[in-house]
Amino acid sequence: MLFHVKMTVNLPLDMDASRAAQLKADEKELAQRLQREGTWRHLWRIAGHYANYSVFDAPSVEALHDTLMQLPLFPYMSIEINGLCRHPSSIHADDR
Ligand SMILES: O=C(O)C[C@H]1C=CC(=O)O1
Repeated sequence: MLFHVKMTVNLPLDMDASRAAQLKADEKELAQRLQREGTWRHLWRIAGHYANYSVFDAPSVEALHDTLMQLPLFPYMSIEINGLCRHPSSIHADDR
């Protein structure tokens, strides 16, 4: 199942700079692993915002939730999710 996910990061302004840097490094490591594994299909920065549009491939809503909860920045994110299904006019037969 494919999901469109918008993540907006709101780190506390008073968070220690080294703590923020560590969280971002840990987030990057997991994000890149999930991309290599095919779970995190797309990752796009939303220009001008500390936010991204992503596409996740997860077997269920519960699996997506579990994956998102593992993200180091999860406690500092607001997340919006929309389920995707194949568009009848799409020419891409492999859109799943
Ligand atoms: O920067 C972000 O949008 C938040 C998060 C998503 C991937 C990553 O490395 O950080």
